[in-house]
Parts: sequence; C-alpha cells; structure tokens
Amino acid sequence: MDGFIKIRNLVKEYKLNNGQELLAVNDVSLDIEQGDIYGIMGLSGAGKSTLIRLLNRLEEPTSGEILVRHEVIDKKKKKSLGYENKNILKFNTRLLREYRKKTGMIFQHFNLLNSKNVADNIAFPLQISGWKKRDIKKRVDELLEIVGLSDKKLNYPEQLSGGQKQRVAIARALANNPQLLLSDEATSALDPRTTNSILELLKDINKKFGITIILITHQMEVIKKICNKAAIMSDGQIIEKGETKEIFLNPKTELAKEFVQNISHEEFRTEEEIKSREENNGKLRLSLKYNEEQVNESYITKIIRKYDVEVNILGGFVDKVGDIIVGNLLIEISANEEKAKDIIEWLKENKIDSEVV
Ligand SMILES: Nc1ncnc2c1ncn2[C@@H]1O[C@H](COP(=O)(O)OP(=O)(O)OP(=O)(O)O)[C@@H](O)[C@H]1O
Repeated sequence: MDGFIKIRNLVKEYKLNNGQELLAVNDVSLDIEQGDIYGIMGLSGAGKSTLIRLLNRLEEPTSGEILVRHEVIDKKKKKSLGYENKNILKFNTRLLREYRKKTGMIFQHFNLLNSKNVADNIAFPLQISGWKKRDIKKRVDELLEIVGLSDKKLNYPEQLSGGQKQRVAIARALANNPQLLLSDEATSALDPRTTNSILELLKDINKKFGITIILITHQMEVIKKICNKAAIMSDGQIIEKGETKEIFLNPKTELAKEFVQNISHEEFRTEEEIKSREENNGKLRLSLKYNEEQVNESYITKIIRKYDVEVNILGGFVDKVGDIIVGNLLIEISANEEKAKDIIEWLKENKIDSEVV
C-alpha cells in the first residue's frame, strides 16, 4: 500500500545563540499508512516535538520532503487536488490553510481559549472556516457527543478537569473532519486513569472515523495501549521503527530495550521455574514468543501430541499491545537431541519465535 504520509530525509537545523548549529531532526524518513496510530517515542530533547511540528509546518524544515495524500481543496480554483502525493512544503499560504483544516492537533497543555466557553472553543475553527451559524451549532453538538461532554457545553475551561479540557481540545481538533490528528504529549499532564480514558477516546476516533493519528510521547505505556506502529527517536534520528508488537517483543536498540523493560508485564513465575533454574538436567529449555493467533492455536498441546514429549511451563507473561495479545513463555521439554531439533524446526514453520536458553 502506498503511504498516506511519507516523510523523506527531513532535517530541521536550529542556529543557536552561540553560533553553533543543532540538528533537532536529522535525516528522518518515515512512512505512515492510512488508519495507523503511529507512536513516536524518545527521551527529552530527542526531537519529537520538532518533528511533529514540522508535519503541519508550525516549524519550517531546513530540507527534506513531507508527502501527504489528504484531499486538499483549492477553494480559489474551486477544485480538489485529489488524493495523490502532495509535498506540503510546496503549499502556498492558501493551500497550507486548507491542509491544516484536515490536520487536527492536540497538545499537552490543551491550548484552550480561557475567555470562551466549551461550545465556543469548539466552534472557533468552524467560524474561521466560514461555516454558517446554524451548521456550527449542529456540528458543535455532534462533537460534544463524540467526546462525551454534552453537559459541559456552557462551562469555561477553568471549570473543567485536565481530562475534560483535553476532550474539548480533541473536539476542537476534529471540528473540520480532519484526516490526520497530531498529538503532542496529549496525556503527559494527566493522571493514569484519565490518560487511559483519553487514549480510549483516541482509539475510538481512529476506528470510527478512520482518522490517522501520529502521536509523540515519552511513555511506552501509551505506545503499548493504542499504537499499531511506533518509532523511537534519539538525537534527532529514528533509531528503530516498525510494528509495536515487534518492537515490544524484539527490541533491537539499547534504548528500545530500556523502554520495553520499564513497562509492567503481567508476569508470573511458578515454583517449578525457580527449582529448575538450578538444575537444567539436560532438558531443552526454550523461550517462546507468540501473538494472539498463536495463543488460540494451543501449540503446546500440539507439541506434546506430535512428539510424545513432556512439556513443563516454567513461567511467562502475557500483555496487550494495542488490540493484540502478545506473550512470552518459558518452557522445558524432555526430549533427546534429535527430537529437540525437530521441535525447534516445527516452531519455526509455525512462525513462533523460539530461543534456547
Ligand atoms: N526553537 C528552538 N531553537 C533552538 N533549539 C531548539 C528549538 N526548539 C527545539 N530546540 C532543540 O532541539 C532539540 C529537540 O527538541 P524537541 O523539543 O523537539 O525534543 P523533544 O523530544 O520533543 O523533547 P521533550 O520530550 O523534552 O519535549 C533540543 O535539543 C532542543 O533544545
């Protein structure tokens, strides 16, 4: 499938006061498919905010390309630019305005207008876009319903909790029916429970309206909960990217390993594991990595039946990455060398990652 957003060799260089140059974004290339919830993660100063701000040209890149397939309407020429790749860096002010209507953004500190009530905050982008009063009223009510705040319509931001403020900001970002939603640390200022409810809302929006979401965060939990794909940034560069499940199960870089390790797994260890760690007794010990489909396959039973062996489960964990269940299981098999080789081969054929430990 051709990418919905293609970032090519993107560079943002800042000139610092001491005359030095700093590459906040250094040769970043990334493909985002339509419908992705793409998480970008990294430590403070990695360049995440700069990258996301380049995607709607809140910052101008030094070089590179950002190709999008949004439908952008050229109102002046009364025609659509279609769904072909368009380089947003070539857009003039008029087209950039149209592109931004289709690219919502939410921020860590919500950026609401304190002098306006909830309904007027949400109505604001619609007024700028020249919607009729009656249509605005209808759309605002729809949006309030989507974010679950119909009863707070006339409240002012200062009368709302952090989570509610972020809901208003989400409603405002959705006002013009965007195709892309950019989220800059949208849950970083919220407590864990509120974070979860906002993440659920983002996931719903992605599913219901097919809106592609790019979010940046420094929390692996956020990536794990809602992103189907993720990239890890360090010193302005993407050092690892792919399906979240893959990064989670097979982190390649030290930084990714650190992020994955720091999040909680529903871990369990059995008495047997502790015992047999001390004495392996020549038994084959395997660490298996599997996903949801394979869980349902009950491959352990299959191994026992097919190879007539005894299998002990020593420990493991299951976890949820987005909607996918992934797991890791440590097993011990009583089998001679030949059978052991066959079993490892069989696991490979069935696409279950195994490692002798
Ligand atoms: N306007 C600017 N002028 C000069 N340097 C900047 C500017 N904006 C960002 N930087 C620098 O660029 C680098 C990347 O910053 P950025 O804010 O993109 O990182 P980040 O990953 O979002 O960090 P955080 O998680 O702390 O927000 C940092 O070294 C930062 O100091």
